[in-house]
Amino acid sequence: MASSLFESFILTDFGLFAVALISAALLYYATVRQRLRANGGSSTESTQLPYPPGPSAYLPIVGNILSVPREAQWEVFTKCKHQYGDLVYFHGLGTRILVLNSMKAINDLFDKRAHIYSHRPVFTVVGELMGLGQSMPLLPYGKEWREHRKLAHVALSPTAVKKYHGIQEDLAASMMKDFLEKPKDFFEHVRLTAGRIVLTVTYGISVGTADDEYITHAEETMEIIGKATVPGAFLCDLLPFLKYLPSWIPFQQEASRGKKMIEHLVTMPFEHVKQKMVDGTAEPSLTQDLLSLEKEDPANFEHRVKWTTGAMYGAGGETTYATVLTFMMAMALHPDIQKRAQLEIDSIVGLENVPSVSDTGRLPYVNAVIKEVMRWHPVLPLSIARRSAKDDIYEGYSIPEGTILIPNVWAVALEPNIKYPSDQFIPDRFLDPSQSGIDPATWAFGFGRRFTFITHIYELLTHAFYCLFGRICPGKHLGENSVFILIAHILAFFDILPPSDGVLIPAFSTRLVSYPEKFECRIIPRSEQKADLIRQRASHCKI
Ligand code: HEM
Repeated sequence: MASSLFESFILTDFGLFAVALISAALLYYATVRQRLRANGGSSTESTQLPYPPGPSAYLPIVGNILSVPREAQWEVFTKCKHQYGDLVYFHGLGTRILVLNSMKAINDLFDKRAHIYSHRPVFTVVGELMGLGQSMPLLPYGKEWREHRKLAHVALSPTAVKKYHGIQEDLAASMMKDFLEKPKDFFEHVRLTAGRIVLTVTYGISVGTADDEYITHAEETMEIIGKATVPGAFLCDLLPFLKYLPSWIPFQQEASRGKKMIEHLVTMPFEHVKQKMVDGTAEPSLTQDLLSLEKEDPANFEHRVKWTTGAMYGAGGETTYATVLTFMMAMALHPDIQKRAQLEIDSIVGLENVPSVSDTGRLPYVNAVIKEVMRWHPVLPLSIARRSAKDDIYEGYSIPEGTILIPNVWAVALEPNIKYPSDQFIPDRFLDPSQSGIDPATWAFGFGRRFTFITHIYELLTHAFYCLFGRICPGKHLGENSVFILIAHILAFFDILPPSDGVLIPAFSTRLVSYPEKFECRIIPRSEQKADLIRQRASHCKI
């Protein structure tokens, strides 16, 4: 089982932990006294109700918070579902965490009560000390966040993303050529291509290899962010006053390194575009489009553009390549399913043709395979956590203000199913109308479409509205198109086979974005004609 907060604190930070514990005790009693005073000595309606169930709390101040695992949390939370149900509550050291283990609970809170549940948790280390709190994914729900969403919408609305189809198709063709020439390096090719799509769209920057500084720096930074945005990753997130500890303490050094990395990630490509604009040589890009707008407060606006584009750059690459690599692993394990998807492409797109983004609606089985990939191993198994803005009551339980809510989409994806066992890879489940409840389109890109009845009507009329008011992934359309075109190309041109000398055992990373650990597979062109078609198509790439 994954190491728990308890193990890691006791083993690595005992001194710090003891100081923290005493401080937490003082903090706890101060908070309780304050709350009782605020309520005139009695409790309010919501505080009279019980908190949702969860593992037993053996220690008075620490509660059960230390039983929250640090890695692969989704597996432990899903086991808790069997014991405690759809709501599982952890508390202690001033922190409250509520895990939502069903689609109903997630929709009831994140969609129907979006005005309460659209904030992000306060991450003292990654948000405040590393500076990521200025970026859209961590900004609190409010005016500044809405301004960032508006800017992102310029590039990412369903209409806007159509202009990137050509870039995505060129980069997919170029990835096919890389597969042909160096099939063993497929991991790097997929990483590079996902990064190239986002870099080109956001900054008009064209990179050639996976070793390029833009790609490697983004990946190293995302690794730090991925570790640090797991609730409870740092003791300092539970006890924010620890942020005042001296700079030689290990977590402070980690935070300082993270801050430099994040600043560099958002500044390096942004400054590149600005310089190119001065020289008159900038390639078309979102950054250039936004910087060309006239604004009353240029310095503030520039800062906002820098962090919005930086958020796209950071969030857009990893999720896309995680999905494509998961697909490749699934295909190596399921040759019959692969064959059926290939035959659909051959018969509808044609053996002599190269798939395009506009083929999406014509390939139902390929789409079912993609949905099954997203369900079989969700790349964001716990989506991205939220925070409650005020005290609330749900299903007879009290949810106090400031509770961190974790939507366990892993539990939703693996909901037991008699007709199509959920631990098996069966795309047909998505061609069966009776199974529509588990469609990843409803959870893989996040939540928050429905705000109130009125906004729901608006939302049907205008996509922009829900993009601005819901926290759902703004890159959904770009991401879906990238995933589709890369997967359709792989199916059209290659057979993915298990390694000839061993068994392929699926293993995935256990951080925020979860993707296959390095694995081996054989990537073989489906025919000599197909290989020629790739070379020919790749020679026409404009990027
Ligand atoms: C397969 C691809 C992708 C998946 C599965 C995915 C999934 C998600 C999820 C689950 C969230 C959290 C939403 C919530 O809190 O309800 C999110 C947020 C976000 N995504 Fe994506 N995403 C993908 C691609 C992209 C792309 C291509 C971009 C940008 C170019 C992007 C940019 C963002 C940003 C900026 C946020 C934060 C939004 C906010 O907090 O307001 N994503 N994504």
